[in-house]
This record gives sequence, C-alpha cells and structure tokens, in this order.
Amino acid sequence: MAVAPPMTMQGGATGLQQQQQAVLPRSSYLGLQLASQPCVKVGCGRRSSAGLRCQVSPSSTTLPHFNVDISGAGKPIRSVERSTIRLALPSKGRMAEDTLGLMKDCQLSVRKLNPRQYIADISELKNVEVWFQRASDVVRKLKTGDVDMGIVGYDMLREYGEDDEDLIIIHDALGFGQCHLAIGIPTYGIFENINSLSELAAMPLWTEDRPLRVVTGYTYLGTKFLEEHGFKHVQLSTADGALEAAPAMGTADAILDLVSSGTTLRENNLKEISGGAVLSSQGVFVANKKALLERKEMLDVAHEMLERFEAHLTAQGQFTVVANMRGDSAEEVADRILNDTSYPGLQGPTVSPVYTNKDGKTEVDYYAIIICVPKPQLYQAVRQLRKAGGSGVLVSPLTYIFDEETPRYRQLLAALEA
Ligand SMILES: Nc1ncnc2c1ncn2[C@@H]1O[C@H](COP(=O)(O)OP(=O)(O)OP(=O)(O)O)[C@@H](O)[C@H]1O
Ligand SMILES: O=P(O)(O)OC[C@H]1O[C@H](OP(=O)(O)OP(=O)(O)O)[C@H](O)[C@@H]1O
Ligand SMILES: [Mg+2]
Repeated sequence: MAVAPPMTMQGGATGLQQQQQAVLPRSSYLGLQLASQPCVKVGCGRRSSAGLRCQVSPSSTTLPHFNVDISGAGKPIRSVERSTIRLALPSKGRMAEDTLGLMKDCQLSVRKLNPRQYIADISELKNVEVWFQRASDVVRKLKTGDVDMGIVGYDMLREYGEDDEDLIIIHDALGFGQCHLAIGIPTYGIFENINSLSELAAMPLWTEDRPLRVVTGYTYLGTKFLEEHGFKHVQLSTADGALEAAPAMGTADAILDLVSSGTTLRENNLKEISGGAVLSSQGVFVANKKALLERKEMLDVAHEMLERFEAHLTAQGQFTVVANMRGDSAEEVADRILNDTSYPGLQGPTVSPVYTNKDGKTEVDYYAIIICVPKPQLYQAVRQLRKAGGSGVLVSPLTYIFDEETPRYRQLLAALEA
C-alpha cells in the first residue's frame, strides 16, 4: 500500500540540505493502495498517494529549534526560544467543550478573551500558555516540540502520532470522548451474511482490479490494521465527515470510523462486525518526552495537572456518608462498621466522638462515622448503616480525592527513565 512511512529524517544534515525531494514508492507493502487524489494529504508531510513527489521535513526530534516548513515555500523557519510551557487544547467540537469542562472541574480556569482567540492562560499555572489547535495539529505540534503538553482523543494521538516514542501519555483516561474506531459494513446486499472481519477478508470479490474500498479518516491506523488482519486487496480513501453515507452512495464498500452509541451506523444501515474494532478511545493527557526530561518546571506542571485530574476523576461518582452511631467506644463502633457493613471507606472508617452535655457533664454516647461510597451503592450503604445503629445520615458528593502519590506519576517517572 502506498501509505508512506513517517516522512522524517534522522541524522545530522543541516539547513536546506535537509529539504530533499523524495519519491514515494507506488506500492510499498501488500496489495493495499490508496484511492486516487485528492484522498491523501501531502502537505502535512505525513503520507502521500502513490508515486507523488513531496518534500521531506527534518524531524525536530533531532533539531528541536529548527523546523522546515513543507506546506509553503519551503523556507526554513526558526522556532522561538521560549521559557513558557505550552499546553495545546482542542479548538473546536465536543473535545474542546469537554476539555474545558474538565479543566474547570479541576480548578484550572482557562481564560480566553473571545471564542476566536487561539491563545489563553490559566491563572493557577503561571508559566503555562494555552494554545487552541485542531486535534490533529495538537499531535503534530507535540511531535515537533512546538507545544509541550496537550489533551486530545487517543484515536488522534495514535493516528497522527504514528507510534512516535517522543509522545508520552501522562493520563490515559480523562473520562470524556469515549468511543471506538471500528469497521462498518452494510447490513444488506452482499454483506448481509458477513459478520466477522475474517469473513470480510475472505470474500472472493476482492481482487487487485476490484479491491475492498474503505473510506476513513484514519489511514495510518486503517492500513496497519487491515494489513495485520490479512486483507490483500484494499483501497483506502479519505473524507472529512459523514463517512457513513459512502456505502449507500456507492463510493465505498465499508467505512472505518468512530462509533459511540452506534446510532449513526444503525441509521445508515451499517453494522459492526466481530474483530472489526481497531481501538478504544477517550481523552488523554499527553506530553513531549524530551520537554519533560529537559525542563524540570515542565515536569512540575505536568505533575500538578495530573494530580488535579486524578483527584477530580477519582472523586467522580463518590459520596461521603456521615452518620451518628451509639457505641461504647470508637473501636467498638469501628468493629461494627467493618463487620456488619460492606462499606469500610477508603482506608477504613473515620470514627470520632460526639460530645454532649448531660446535666453539666460532658459525655460521649455517640460517634460520628465518615465513609466514602460509590453512587450505585449509596442507598444500600445507608440501609446497612441504619441497620448497624446509624442515625442522622448525611450524604454529600465528593469533589476531590487526593491520594499520597498517584500511580500514574510513578509510571511517568519510570517511563522517563526507560
Ligand atoms: N461520537 C463520538 N462520541 C465520543 N467521542 C467522539 C465521537 N466522535 C468523535 N469523538 C472524539 O472527538 C474527537 C474529535 O472528533 P471530530 O474531529 O469529529 O470533532 P467533532 O467534535 O465531532 O466536531 P466536527 O465533527 O464537527 O468537526 C475524536 O478524535 C474522538 O476522540
Ligand atoms: O455512534 P454514534 O454515537 O452515532 O457516533 C458516531 C459518529 O460520531 C462521529 O461523527 P460526528 O457526530 O462528529 O460527525 P462528523 O462525521 O461530522 O464528524 C463519528 O464520526 C461518527 O459518525
Ligand atoms: Mg466529528
């Protein structure tokens, strides 16, 4: 298939020498081929249709402050030296809204003067500049080191990141943008009885002259996936949206697109097939590894953001339950909670004496207990507490849970050392 490998050059060439013309092979592996133009993007320096000439950009992995613009006149552009830390956030669509929602929930207020402004700041993180970018550009700029950290869908990270080892995921489950990338085929006609990927691959119809035509926005992942699953004759084409219309229009046999509720597939008479899911996705917090390694203040900011995200996400759906319980001692009350209920709290119940004044004497008849309970078990927990002697039960949602140190931070440090 004529999807070129990432067009980056390693090595020590400098200046304009680095701008080379490369002829991409017509068919580099398998019989897969990209559909004719304009279905492939050349200007982005990422892939090309068969045999096209395009310029090669040196990777700023090797030269962090020297980029070559391959989209315009090809003049070298010198990136500015900077002391600020750059965070790229999605500029539009559902990911933009959800990302800003998460930041707000974590008390990180992104201040943008008007909706068309692409730069903003965060009052709680003094040295951080926020840049709003299209999701694909968030990933591209992370790769080149033009931004240091970003939030983006895992699907985009994998598609545009192309397994770049310089991209490091700090938080892999930000709790929004949940979907999966999957093959969809028609429910009717020749596909009526096709229910698995292997059945699709084995259809005798697909030949060099009549390949399986798949429309997708994910040509990098799609190529890899189909190749790994034994497809011999496939033609990929791209479109920017409403891909589900293509089979009914007759412009593609199958689609490879995101699925969330499944409604769009269903409403367009398409179905998923077993083995046809490429990856699961949701929002992730990602950074440029070199920036983390080279700038201590960058690691500190990443750590703070990670802690805030974790504290908020761990607390989501959790409730604090406070109840008063009659008892002889704090230990005796704690025993009852631990033995008679299924809700010990995070480490164990917190039990504190409730002091009352009886005839001028301070006494302890009751103990207040505090436990933490997930929402689905809330009512059952309250019932068990009452049964164990609890009264005056107060319930309130938890906002943050800060643990000693988040395992994700330990994983990040380990990944940086590797
Ligand atoms: N149906 C969906 N449900 C959940 N997350 C989705 C869905 N579609 C896309 N996403 C996530 O949102 C990201 C952005 O999707 P996309 O580029 O289609 O933008 P959008 O928010 O749908 O806006 P638009 O399609 O109008 O440009 C995707 O990379 C993916 O991570
Ligand atoms: O399974 P569902 O819940 O129906 O979601 C899946 C749809 O959502 C996305 O499209 P989007 O709404 O972003 O429209 P687009 O094609 O214009 O990007 C995606 O490309 C699918 O078409
Ligand atoms: Mg969309």
